[in-house]
Amino acid sequence: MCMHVLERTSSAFFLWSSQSQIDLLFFDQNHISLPILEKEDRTYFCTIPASFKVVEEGFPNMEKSANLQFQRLQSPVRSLASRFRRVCVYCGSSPGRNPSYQLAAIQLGKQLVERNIDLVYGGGSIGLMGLVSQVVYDGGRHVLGVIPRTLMPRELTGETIGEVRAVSGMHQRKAEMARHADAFIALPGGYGTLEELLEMITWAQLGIHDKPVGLLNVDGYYNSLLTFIDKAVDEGFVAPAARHIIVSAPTAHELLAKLEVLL
Ligand SMILES: C/C(=C\CNc1ncnc2c1ncn2[C@@H]1O[C@H](COP(=O)(O)O)[C@@H](O)[C@H]1O)CO
Repeated sequence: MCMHVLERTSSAFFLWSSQSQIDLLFFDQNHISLPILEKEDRTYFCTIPASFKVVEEGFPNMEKSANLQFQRLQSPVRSLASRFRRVCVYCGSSPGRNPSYQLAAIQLGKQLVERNIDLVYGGGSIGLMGLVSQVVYDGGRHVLGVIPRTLMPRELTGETIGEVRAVSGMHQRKAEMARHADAFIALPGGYGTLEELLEMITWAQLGIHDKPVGLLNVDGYYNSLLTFIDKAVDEGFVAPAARHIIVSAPTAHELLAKLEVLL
């Protein structure tokens, strides 16, 4: 993944890679995306402001080509104080079709690292679960994967990085994940993610916990769920006060900022 900049236009960087290919990486007018992780034949990108300067570097050893030549990454990781010590992340065991879901998982991982927050999640390395846990682990934070014994075979969920806690079933897993977390965040996902999210909302409504519950509404993925909940309020099935249990935002940065200030 070694590269140096050939040319920059207003919205794109043209990169020369070690494989003698020209790559074009852009996100929008103000941001560039850079590759940070190669996994299962996919390259995952992280998006940073275009104002960060890219530095040129040679390729003395192609074997060790993983280090990225971006100044932003070479500087010490910025650290923000957080009131959360550990956050529980629920997310798809699949990566999803839209690359923005994968980017969001990576960005959430980076936000946790920047804020010195540890991670608890469902264990394994598949889908968005694998992405967020890898980024948090690589960032030097503690990662706790809680995984039912039946899902432990590596061919089912892949390898869990960090600390692995084996539990007897799905109910124990949810309870254990919740016990270790100071807040909950759901990324895009399927039935498993929805079930975990809704259970934490229900527990908050019943006063079983008073921990913040955040919804990372990437590219409006959860718009229809939020509309449905609004309908449930209108129809008298959800109390208006309970509507506010869910805190949603389109980016990890905005979501964590909102969750941090909740009382
Ligand atoms: C058994 C198979 C795949 C393994 N599936 C899961 N592995 C790890 N964690 C899972 C799995 N299924 C549900 N979870 C939990 O729910 C969330 C992901 O579910 P989703 O349906 O993909 O949204 C996640 O937060 C986990 O805690 C092969 O069939």
